[in-house]
Amino acid sequence: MSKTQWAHGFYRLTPEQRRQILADQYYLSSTEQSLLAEQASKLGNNLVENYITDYSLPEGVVTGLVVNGKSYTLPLVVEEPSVIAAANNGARRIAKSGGFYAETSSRALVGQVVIDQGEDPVKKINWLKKNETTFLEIANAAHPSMKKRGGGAKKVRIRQVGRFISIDLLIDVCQAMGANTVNTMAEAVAHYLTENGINVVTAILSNYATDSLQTVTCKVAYRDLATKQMDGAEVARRIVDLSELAQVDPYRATTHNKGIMNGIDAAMIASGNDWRAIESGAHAYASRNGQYRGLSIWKIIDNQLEGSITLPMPVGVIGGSIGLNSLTKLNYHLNGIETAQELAAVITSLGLAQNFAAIRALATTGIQAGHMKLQYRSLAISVGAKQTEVEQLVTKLSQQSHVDQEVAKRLLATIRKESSNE
Ligand SMILES: CC(C)(COP(=O)([O-])OP(=O)([O-])OC[C@H]1O[C@@H](n2cnc3c(N)ncnc32)[C@H](O)[C@@H]1OP(=O)([O-])[O-])[C@@H](O)C(=O)NCCC(=O)NCCSC(=O)C[C@@](C)(O)CC(=O)[O-]
Ligand SMILES: NC(=O)C1=CN([C@@H]2O[C@H](COP(=O)(O)OP(=O)(O)OC[C@H]3O[C@@H](n4cnc5c(N)ncnc54)[C@H](O)[C@@H]3O)[C@@H](O)[C@H]2O)C=CC1
Repeated sequence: MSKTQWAHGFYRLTPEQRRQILADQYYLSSTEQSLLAEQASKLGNNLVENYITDYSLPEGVVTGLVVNGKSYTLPLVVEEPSVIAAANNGARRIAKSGGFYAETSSRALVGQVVIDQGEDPVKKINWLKKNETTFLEIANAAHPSMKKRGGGAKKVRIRQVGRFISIDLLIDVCQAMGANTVNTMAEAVAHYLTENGINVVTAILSNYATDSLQTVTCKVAYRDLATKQMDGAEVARRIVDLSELAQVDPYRATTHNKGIMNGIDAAMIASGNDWRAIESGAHAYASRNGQYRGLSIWKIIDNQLEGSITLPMPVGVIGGSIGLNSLTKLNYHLNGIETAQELAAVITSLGLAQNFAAIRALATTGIQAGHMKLQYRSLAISVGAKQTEVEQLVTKLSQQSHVDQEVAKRLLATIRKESSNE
């Protein structure tokens, strides 16, 4: 069989058959074959296409994340060492000053139906405006259950963009992530427009969720900022410098925002939400004034550090894989979150906690001091340390002034030599 022949119709096979073909084509060892089979789940094959196995990621928790006076234990799924430690660090310090305050936000998704403006855009816009109620009726008829539970398509916004006109359907998707609901509604309106002779370019949800903005603020007392070497006021000043830098330099802003998304993505995965949707919305929002900027702002007000963040947070507690994955369900038991609004408030707060921990580290010891210590386990495993050797190697690495792969290999060899001499 040629390299491409076996791939034809691959999706029609069972996961067992797919694994067998891959094993044959790529000469997988028996250990590799067992790994693929052992990690496989029934659910996976129902969620994605060409399924062969489940790829697992570590899950940890942030404890004592205080939002609007309530303390949360929030599961996080992430592969990077130090992210969960930093989240806990940030949450713990900010909790001492009262925690996060999350505003109650309105929530609507945007379903875009984009048409060609044609030769007479003014006439077309007038016609669209006259038909707004019809569009809402068509959208709601396409997914009636949403209106029944108090949501549904609520408003139409018409925008001229280049040679196109976007008919934005503002849709309240209640407790869901809502992408499929919105797409169903948008396509129904598109169908109606096509039947009326209008050239529809596309009908799809927009991930630029500016109608689902979540704002969170917090205060941190100087005493909770101080390190052994630096007093709290100095740490606060340095954090403000970093915040201002992220407003003027896109190179720094991108990393600043990566620090925020470290926590947000991890919480999104653990809560079964679509992290690509939140990622794309967050970065688009960071560029809203024509320049990419940091999503959070830190200021000194009345001898305290004050932080704030606003970003699109159209998360849901229903829909997608949320109800299907039993670990996701368990995570909702742990976080105790029942509504999409609460989830948006808590995840945004986590983003600010994560950002705070990272920039406090940058303002004081630098990132490597805390971050690298927590990378030592991964480093030990990457140079071949066995489970019984990891702890010993981590201890030795912590005593070094400089650590890299070569150092780790050398120390591992020393450990092995010492144990063979015993
Ligand atoms: C790493 C720490 C937390 C050490 O921080 P530390 O000051 O050595 O920690 P500590 O011993 O003083 O402990 C303070 C609290 O941190 C938490 N904590 C402390 N250690 C752990 C741990 N092992 N596991 C879980 N939680 C931990 C824990 O809550 C603890 O409180 P306690 O429980 O003792 O009352 C700190 O240096 C830190 O927050 N650094 C930031 C690390 C970070 O942001 N990593 C992400 C990767 S870097 C990146 O991706 C983006 C970035 C950073 O470049 C973004 C940017 O530039 O803005
Ligand atoms: N651009 C994007 O972001 C896109 C994302 N997606 C994917 O779409 C999925 C999410 O779509 P959804 O429409 O949320 O999922 P979904 O298709 O499962 O819809 C949610 C369902 O839950 C029902 N429901 C029951 N109780 C509800 C309540 N209290 N509030 C709201 N709905 C309730 C709704 O009627 C609806 O049928 C995710 O898997 C996402 O990755 C799909 C296309 C594009």
